[in-house]
Amino acid sequence: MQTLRFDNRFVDELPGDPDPRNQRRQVLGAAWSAVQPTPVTAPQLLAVAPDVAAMLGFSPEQTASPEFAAVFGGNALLEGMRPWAACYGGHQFGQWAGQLGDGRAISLGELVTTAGDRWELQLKGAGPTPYSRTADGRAVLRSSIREFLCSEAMHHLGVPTTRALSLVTTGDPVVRDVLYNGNPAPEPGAVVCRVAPSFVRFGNFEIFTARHDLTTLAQLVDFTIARDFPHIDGDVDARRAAWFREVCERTAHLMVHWMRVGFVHGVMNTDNMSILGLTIDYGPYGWLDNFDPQWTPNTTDAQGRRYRYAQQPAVAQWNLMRLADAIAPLFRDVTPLQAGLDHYGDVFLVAHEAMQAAKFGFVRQGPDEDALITEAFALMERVDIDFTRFFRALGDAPAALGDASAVTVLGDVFYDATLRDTHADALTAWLRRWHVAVGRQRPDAATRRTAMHAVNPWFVLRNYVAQQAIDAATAGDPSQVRLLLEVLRRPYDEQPEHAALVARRPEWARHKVGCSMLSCSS
Ligand SMILES: Nc1ncnc2c1ncn2[C@@H]1O[C@H](COP(=O)(O)OP(=O)(O)OP(=O)(O)O)[C@@H](O)[C@H]1O
Ligand SMILES: [Mg+2]
Repeated sequence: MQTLRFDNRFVDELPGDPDPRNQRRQVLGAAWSAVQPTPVTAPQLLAVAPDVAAMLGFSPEQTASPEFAAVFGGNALLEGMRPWAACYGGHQFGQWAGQLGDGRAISLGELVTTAGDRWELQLKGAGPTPYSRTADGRAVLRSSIREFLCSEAMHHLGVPTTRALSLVTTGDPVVRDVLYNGNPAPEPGAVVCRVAPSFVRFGNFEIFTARHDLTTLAQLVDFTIARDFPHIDGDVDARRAAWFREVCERTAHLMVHWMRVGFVHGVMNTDNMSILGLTIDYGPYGWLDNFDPQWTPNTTDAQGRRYRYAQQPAVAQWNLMRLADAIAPLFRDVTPLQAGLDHYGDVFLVAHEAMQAAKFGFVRQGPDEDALITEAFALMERVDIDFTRFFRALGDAPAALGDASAVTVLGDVFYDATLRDTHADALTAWLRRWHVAVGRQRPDAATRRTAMHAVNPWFVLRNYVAQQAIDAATAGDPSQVRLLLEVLRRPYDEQPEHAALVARRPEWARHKVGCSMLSCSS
């Protein structure tokens, strides 16, 4: 693996923690602390994402080698790696939480590929750091499988995200109280290697402002612009303004993607908001099964439902306001910050409308199409209809409906037979109106089907499907994890041989832990 080149700009260009001890503490005046991963007993590669490996320059022989498992389990370093943990804070569930930081994530280095792209490699679960607070620095296998698979699933869905290179089991038990009910138990431990151009979060900026450390704040802002937004130019004020505007814009597009694929992040704290507009931190996330805009997968959020599906775009805006607050001291005049926030709203509204129209097969959207879309979502909610399967079924609707009913055309999308039967006529009436409207815009049914299937995924990583793969892997059989990794690479293609993986959530999974609700215990 000698051919890999590392160029660690984050630690080379930003102030680091002068204290070399790996002890939990407040770290002041520094963007990072040097820290080594803590070795594990028996690192074993459970899965690798072949396209990420290839993108980074690892050959299949290299990823299969014991050295690869050792490096990405935290037991060895490659030449040029210089591990660190980043300092950040954050607003959690609306409250300022002070210093958080990489408590179990350790970045190994910034790899520069032969193509000239820069990718930071970061282990999650690699042992304690100065930011670990009261926790152990580790991650359990179940949450690591979820992070590994979903990172790649999102990428292949076309959703901006951090990616995942590898999943290594450690051979060491990790104790967790899954239900937070006083029953801690040992579970297998694992380490995921995440990959992104940057792991900087809104909270990396907030922490310096909270500490009135405007010098380091300005350094981090200007570093981020120079390294990660190199196309932005102008004088320093113009650059900072354009940068904030772009962060707002990227975040708006991210929210539209989440809404499109039915993804619910579950913990949209400002420390989980990427400055690049990537999905970051796959914790208690979930995917809509039955369309319920009020749904949140996170048990910790069950009361307030702050992070429910429908609320995500508003929460992102609230988080952008916290970022604006954090960088405001660097602006003589805050007009550009307000303009950036307004831009978020404008971009979101336009892109969201276009996204919804595309999901329904419309090319243009007028009042008729608007009404049809609104009515469809209301019906889906009222009738307990599966979000993902509904849109695929609609895409598959025949060129001529004849006298087919909606129940026949939509097929296996219903969670409740009584609701289905009660609303059958309303659904059929809606379907006929939609069919006429869409036929006016796209007379060729085959073209419409292709266009709709390109935005409405066939496969999403439903919680209960991931949970079955987790149960098998925990029992020693990683084959389902590897199968999912294959299937999720073509989420818009129908893969009939894997139809079992796209079935709507079975009844047994409705209230099972890991299948419909998840705790933050990871
Ligand atoms: N087991 C742990 N040991 C040490 N620190 C932890 C642990 N779990 C969470 N933390 C820290 O608690 C904070 C909030 O946790 P959160 O669940 O958002 O993050 P995470 O899942 O660990 O990581 P990330 O955001 O990097 O994906 C983070 O600063 C994180 O580093
Ligand atoms: Mg986090």
